Amino acid sequence: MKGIQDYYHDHFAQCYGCGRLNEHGHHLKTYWDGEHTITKFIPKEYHTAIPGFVYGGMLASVIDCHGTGSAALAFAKQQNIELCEHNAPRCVTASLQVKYLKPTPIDGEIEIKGTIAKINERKATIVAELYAGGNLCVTGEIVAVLVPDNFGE
Ligand SMILES: CCCCCCCCCCCCCC(=O)SCCNC(=O)CCNC(=O)[C@H](O)C(C)(C)COP(=O)(O)OP(=O)(O)OC[C@H]1O[C@@H](n2cnc3c(N)ncnc32)[C@H](O)[C@@H]1OP(=O)(O)O
Repeated sequence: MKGIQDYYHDHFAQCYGCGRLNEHGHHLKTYWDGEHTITKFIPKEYHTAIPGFVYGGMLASVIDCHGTGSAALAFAKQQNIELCEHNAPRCVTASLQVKYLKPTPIDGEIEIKGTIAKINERKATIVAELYAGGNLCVTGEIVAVLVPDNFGE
């Protein structure tokens, strides 16, 4: 399954969280599932907070890139962009809020579900729900802003 991250320009594909070209990163892939967006992630043992549970900063990182990926998908849809080669819209995080509802078990797949709560021409607000073993463990809200092709160059 391809994610929006497969369509980022090389310059935007170096991100530790989701860049396909970062050999040390998580290589997250975010895609549509109906009206929602999905990202899946299997934590490694070394992502431990206390034995058995995932480090909170790691979860924030996954929610962050799920948010920017979801925003890029939403802008592509808004602008009728047919994704091909490396033509995905470029978004950065302006704001990230995370609420840890319960400890997140480390021994299985994590699924993050995104809802596009608000979108205008330049800014999208994404609400994220992170599930482990079917239980809602963390929620997040990400404000992502579209940036020009030459951002950071
Ligand atoms: C170094 C970064 C590298 C990125 C690599 C990408 C990799 C690939 C992707 C993976 C990424 C992975 C994730 C990462 O790691 S991304 C890396 C972490 N993020 C950053 O470094 C971003 C740094 N900030 C900026 O560059 C600028 O401040 C941005 C571009 C965000 C906006 O500044 P700019 O002057 O250009 O725009 P504007 O001021 O006209 O604002 C525009 C709209 O946004 C609203 N707004 C602004 N700030 C906030 C805020 N804090 N909360 C809520 N809203 C905020 C503002 O009200 C306005 O709304 P509206 O009036 O339209 O309603």
